[in-house]
Amino acid sequence: MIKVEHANKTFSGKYGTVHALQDVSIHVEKGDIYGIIGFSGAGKSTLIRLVNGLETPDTGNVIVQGENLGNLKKTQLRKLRRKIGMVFQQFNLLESKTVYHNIALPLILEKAPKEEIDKKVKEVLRFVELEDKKDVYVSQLSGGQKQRVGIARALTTTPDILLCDEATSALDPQTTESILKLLKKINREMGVTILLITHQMQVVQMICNKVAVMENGQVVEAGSVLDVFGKPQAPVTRRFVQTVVNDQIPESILSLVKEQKEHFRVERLKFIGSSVKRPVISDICHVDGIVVNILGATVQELQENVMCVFILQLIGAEEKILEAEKQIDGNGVIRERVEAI
Ligand SMILES: Nc1ncnc2c1ncn2[C@@H]1O[C@H](COP(=O)(O)OP(=O)(O)OP(=O)(O)O)[C@@H](O)[C@H]1O
Repeated sequence: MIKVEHANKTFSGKYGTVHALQDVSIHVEKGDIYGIIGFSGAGKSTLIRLVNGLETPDTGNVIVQGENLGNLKKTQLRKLRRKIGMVFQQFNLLESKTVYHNIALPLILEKAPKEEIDKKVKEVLRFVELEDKKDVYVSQLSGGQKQRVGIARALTTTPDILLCDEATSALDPQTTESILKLLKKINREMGVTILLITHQMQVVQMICNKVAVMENGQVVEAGSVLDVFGKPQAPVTRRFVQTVVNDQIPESILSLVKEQKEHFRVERLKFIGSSVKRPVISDICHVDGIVVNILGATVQELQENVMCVFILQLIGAEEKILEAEKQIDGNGVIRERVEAI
């Protein structure tokens, strides 16, 4: 659906050259909700601007619905863009116009017949649950309602793809959740593929099935959300995952662990999907000569899956600990030794 292949983009200014994108590749498939996460300046906006043709890469390809944007004439690009809706952090609405007018605008600009406009606007208003606000001025709406209008406007041209640029960053947590649920509904019920950029891992956790992590203009890690949350590789990814999954040992417990005189090892176990059902802890307790101490545990919902993290202290002789590790590994659970204790 969307392929960015080895894209490079530099900006030159009076302060020198900025490599906004360096050999960036992503592949978004039909039906995905694909999140691009990174701190400020990582290159997220530049990447999303390549996808809607607002920027062109210095080298590399951007392919949307089978069309290489670099080969398209202006009219062809305009036609393709009609199938790409855009949602913005600051909504980009006309504050002094009504909700109806704002939503109708893309069709008014296309000179669509009045009846068609009316039918479509009412349909999308119903979908975003703002029918009662049709004649209200945008300036009188809350942030969440404004974003619903922004989303409704993006839906009037019946897009195949929705690009969301920090769509929830200006909203409080409760409103963020309702907007994310709306995006998921658009994905499921309308079959719209969503590519979003964010700096909030909660957004990725709640609605994305895939994620790419960006740092300094590069994609440092990409994959399914379950894999990236389960086995984050890059330090920046671990930092993002830790903002939503607390898998660290609390300080107060750490000091007690350090006082332990017997031989022990601390292990972090992650149960995702079907591995949640395995009786792993009971299995380790059956290893003769091993005492199991639970130092911490958290449960997170990841889409339709659950991810449980347990931090265990295994106390016993080294060969018994190795035996317990074998038991754990045979159960398809992700296991990491917690070093430096
Ligand atoms: N038009 C431009 N001219 C010059 N430099 C630019 C331009 N657009 C982006 N940059 C630079 O490219 C780098 C990546 O910027 P980009 O906006 O893509 O990052 P971002 O991850 O979206 O950050 P933010 O979350 O702050 O928007 C930054 O160093 C930025 O200053």
